[in-house]
Amino acid sequence: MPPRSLHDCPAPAKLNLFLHVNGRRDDGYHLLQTVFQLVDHGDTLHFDVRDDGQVRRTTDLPGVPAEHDLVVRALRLLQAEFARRHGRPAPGLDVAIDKRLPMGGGLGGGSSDAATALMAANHLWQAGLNRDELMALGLPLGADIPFFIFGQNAFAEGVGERLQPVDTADCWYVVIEPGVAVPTAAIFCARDLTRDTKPVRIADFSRHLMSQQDQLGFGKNDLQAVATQLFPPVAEAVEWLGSYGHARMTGSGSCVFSAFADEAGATAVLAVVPGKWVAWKAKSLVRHPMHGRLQVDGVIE
Ligand SMILES: C[C@](O)(CO)[C@H](O)COP(=O)(O)OP(=O)(O)OC[C@H]1O[C@@H](n2ccc(N)nc2=O)[C@H](O)[C@@H]1O
Ligand SMILES: Nc1ncnc2c1ncn2[C@@H]1O[C@H](COP(=O)(O)OP(=O)(O)OP(=O)(O)O)[C@@H](O)[C@H]1O
Repeated sequence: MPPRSLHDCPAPAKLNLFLHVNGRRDDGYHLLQTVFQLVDHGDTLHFDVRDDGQVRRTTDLPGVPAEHDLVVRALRLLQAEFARRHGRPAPGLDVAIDKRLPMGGGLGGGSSDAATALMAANHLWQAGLNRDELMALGLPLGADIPFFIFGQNAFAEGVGERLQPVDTADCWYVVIEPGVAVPTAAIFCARDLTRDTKPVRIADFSRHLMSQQDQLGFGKNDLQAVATQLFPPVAEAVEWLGSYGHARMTGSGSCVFSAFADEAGATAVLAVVPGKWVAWKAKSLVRHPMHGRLQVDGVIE
């Protein structure tokens, strides 16, 4: 018998170590190359099976009605797939979300919540999707969802759905939240966005990392110039953190981060971050913690 509850399930943040925009598809979506890095700071979700088939979010998330929540929408998609496969209605679920990640922060919070929910519900309901099927189910809801289900640091191409595992440095990060929510679509729509960065190869990133031991020395974030122009607090955070080493924006912003070889280096910089900003340190992860929890090995049970 599967369990009826899964509590304290992590939904970690991601950082984009670099993010290149290489072109635009006919449907307006942009072709990207990026390295996704998982870190040990994020939201926490709690799940309890319901027998009446309802999916309910039991915690409030200001500005996001339950019906719009990526978690609820992802679970509804999984319910439909369950019914198609098993010929009977899916069970329901109560979901509580302890939100720590800022919205519009470029940390993938909403996508990570949805990915954790899909992995948990697939297990609790015994829906029977494998990892690739779960990734495909999540993609239409958010470009980062497949990565979180993939569950290991990855070089991503396409709109973020073509993933290859990549080794990254074991290190610590300081992340600054500049206090603004950046709408992803507004950055991609900007007239000034450069969309023609020359494609790189995964080997170029790996070779750089081995020779320089420098997480942020490779590439750039093509969305950063537009985001800093539109949102001055992002520019200010890049400038401040940049005086301690490479500082870069993650995703479409607003958060800005820097890498440190050890915890002491991160702690020292964190201690002097101006009080007007929320800031934290986090350690690099090699795997998504839900994978260990569900004993996922290529296939999610
Ligand atoms: C930029 C990244 O943070 C990199 O990790 C993600 O690709 C963004 O993922 P996300 O926030 O889940 O964004 P989505 O909800 O998929 O897309 C929001 C909007 O951004 C634009 N968008 C997004 C991803 C992409 N590859 N090209 C785009 O042009 C589209 O206008 C889309 O309607
Ligand atoms: N569970 C959720 N948590 C956060 N945001 C959600 C959730 N469900 C829906 N959303 C919506 O998704 C938007 C993007 O939130 P998210 O936290 O994923 O931003 P982000 O970190 O900028 O993502 P990305 O790095 O993918 O650009 C929010 O502004 C909110 O309207």
